[in-house]
Amino acid sequence: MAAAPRTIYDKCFDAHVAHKTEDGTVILYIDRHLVHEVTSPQAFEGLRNAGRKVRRPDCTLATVDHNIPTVSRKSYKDSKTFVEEADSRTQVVTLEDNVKEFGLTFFGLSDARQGIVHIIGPEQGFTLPGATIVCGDSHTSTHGAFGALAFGIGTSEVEHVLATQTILQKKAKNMRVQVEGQLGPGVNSKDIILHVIGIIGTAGGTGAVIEFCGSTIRSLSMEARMSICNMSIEAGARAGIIAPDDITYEYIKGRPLAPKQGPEWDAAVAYWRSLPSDEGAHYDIDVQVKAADIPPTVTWGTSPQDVAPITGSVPDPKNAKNETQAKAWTRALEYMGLEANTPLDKIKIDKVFIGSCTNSRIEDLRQAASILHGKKVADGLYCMLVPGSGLVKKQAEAEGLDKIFQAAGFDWREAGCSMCLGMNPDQLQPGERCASTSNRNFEGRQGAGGRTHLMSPAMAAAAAITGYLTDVRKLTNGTRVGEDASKPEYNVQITDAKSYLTDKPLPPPAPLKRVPADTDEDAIRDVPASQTATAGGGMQKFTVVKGIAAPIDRANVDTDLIIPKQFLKTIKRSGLGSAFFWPARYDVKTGEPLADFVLNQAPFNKAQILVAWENWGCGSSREHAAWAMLDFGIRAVVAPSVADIHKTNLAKNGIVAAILEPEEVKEVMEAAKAKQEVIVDLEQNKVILPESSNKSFEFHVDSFTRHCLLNGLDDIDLTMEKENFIKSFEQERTKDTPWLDGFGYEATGAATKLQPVVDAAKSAAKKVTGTDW
Ligand SMILES: CC(C)[C@H](C(=O)O)[C@@H](O)C(=O)O
Ligand code: SF4
Repeated sequence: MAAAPRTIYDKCFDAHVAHKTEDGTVILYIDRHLVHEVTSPQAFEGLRNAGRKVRRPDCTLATVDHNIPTVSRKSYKDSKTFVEEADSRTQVVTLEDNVKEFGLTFFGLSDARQGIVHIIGPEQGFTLPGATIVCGDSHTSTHGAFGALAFGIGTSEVEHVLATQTILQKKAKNMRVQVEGQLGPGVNSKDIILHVIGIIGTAGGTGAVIEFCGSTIRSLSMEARMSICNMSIEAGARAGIIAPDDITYEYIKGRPLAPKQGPEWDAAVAYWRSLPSDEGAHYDIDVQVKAADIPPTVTWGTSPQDVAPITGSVPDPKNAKNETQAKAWTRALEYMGLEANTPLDKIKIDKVFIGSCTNSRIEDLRQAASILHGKKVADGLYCMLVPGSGLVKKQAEAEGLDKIFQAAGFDWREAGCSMCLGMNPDQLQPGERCASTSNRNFEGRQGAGGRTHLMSPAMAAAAAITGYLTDVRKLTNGTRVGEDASKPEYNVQITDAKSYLTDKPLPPPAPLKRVPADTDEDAIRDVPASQTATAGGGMQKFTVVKGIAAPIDRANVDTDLIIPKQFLKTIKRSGLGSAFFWPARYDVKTGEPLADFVLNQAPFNKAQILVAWENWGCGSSREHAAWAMLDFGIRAVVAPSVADIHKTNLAKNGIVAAILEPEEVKEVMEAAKAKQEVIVDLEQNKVILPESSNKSFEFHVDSFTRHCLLNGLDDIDLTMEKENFIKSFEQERTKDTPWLDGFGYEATGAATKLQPVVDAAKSAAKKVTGTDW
């Protein structure tokens, strides 16, 4: 019998199954692991406490991106003196120490290859078609643009991958978004993905991997495809994926970590060509979009689904489709300081941010520069350009783009996440409004009280010139972006990105020996004792919880709201209870508790259960959200849906996600509002309302997760019981896809010089002062 046709997701998934249990839980082998400073400290500490090593340092690449300042690095000596903010410095220095201790390849602050994780993976050829790629970061979906299965994970999963090079997974649904036809002038990949999210909503992809296909997608460059896959997480999807083709292979060829030219390259391409979905493959969800229907698009509200064509107006809650939406819109308008029905191009802005893992690649910079060339930014505006990596910056400078931006009045910065989430000093002030090329417009995302409008680099450049949200087509006479006939002088020398990729691959550095027990580790790391990392210490068992349930009468509660960025700088898992729901619980300016917020009121301040509407925990992969909930006392969430990564994070921390039908949630919500106790019983798989109707509603938790929750099991131990399967998978992998056995780098420049690995840890700690391996 012929094998059933499969999607590209099916093929990538099937090719990485190291072991499968009867209930469908799979030990999925991971080819590539990217690591950054925010979501890794607790994971490394977990390894250290358990005496575990990193299983595949050669498949792991680390960098610093979220916390780092984007000011000039001319005076950089080391991170301890360069990163001024104490908690940010701690995270950066902790990662520098961890990569030395565990022997990982690392691009630190003095390395031109440093940048946002999702920029540097593809840039180095670390990201490859058909590979499984993870990172403790939700925008790992970016790498799906190469036909890789790439998704974000929480810190417990980071620890699992570091220790076992695998992750526990269940098969997701297949979803297809097909875009056909030619894009109109002024419309590009950012408009495509914003438009798609507007159609399917931020929960539209929950539980699914979205394959983007169709003639429009095929015509796009790799940079443009990455912007689309990047934001599939904003559509709630587990991952986004685009079948590889000649555009993909051309992009990869010659990059340092790509398969070597010759037989290895040919074998790799032959394999990659087998990946695209088979004719007749089944999709659980199918969405068709016409390119001609996509306008230049902006967001007006506080969710990425709050999109509108730039020619449109701010919507009126009177026209909402139901009461929940009307409430959400009213709240969003209030937060954004906007009146219903205001034309979008009458909205005045204060700042422009061009950057982030969505739009900070060379093509994005060229796009913005083509609009800004010969123009000045509007009076009183602050505009910043933050390249995605040191190499993007170098290339842009070689092409003269920095001059165009600076002449226009832009601040030209160093690479990092910057004002995408403002973990560093690049932030909006309360009330400031920003035209931004980033991916999230959540409340407080770019700074407490800040207001974000998402758009493409071309649209952000247009907004910079006029000082208002602006239809870029008005500035380009209806021509395509970058092809404006009225500006023949725009003649940037396009250079080849690959000429900046000079460092040769080598095996990664050997780990330093562990610091002896009698050594004062904190002194070596220069980390305050209060900031010493803590590991999970095992998951709490969950059988039955009976208690007060707090009604959170909102949909789409994102993890930025559950715990905002300033609390992600910890290297601990504990003590985050007071940060839980911080922006809603406290006055942003005074820090005083807000009496009318439900969690500040008795008896809800002692709640053990939360009841919320759909898509609870969407957005970022921060496990800090689960840690904060647990520390507050929450053991269960009852909702119609919970975002995928957050759901896993909850389970890893002994918190049950009880998913019920919306009508059932309504009844639990009413009981919660009436301050009645609610029972969440995992043994019976039931939510029970004992005080009113004594009604019960059944929920389902997959059997493996349920088993771990009921017994409080450490899944790394469980996975390691199957190590023989992992080992034999690795042997097969080396035989079939030898190019996936990774490498580190031979650093060539003075700044990227490899530091000697010294045996005696005490002296090593003193001698090894450089940060880059
Ligand atoms: C810090 C990290 C957990 C987070 C993410 O997962 O997305 C961040 O990158 C973000 O964009 O909010
Ligand atoms: S979304 Fe923003 S903060 Fe998150 S990885 Fe991308 S650039 Fe960094």
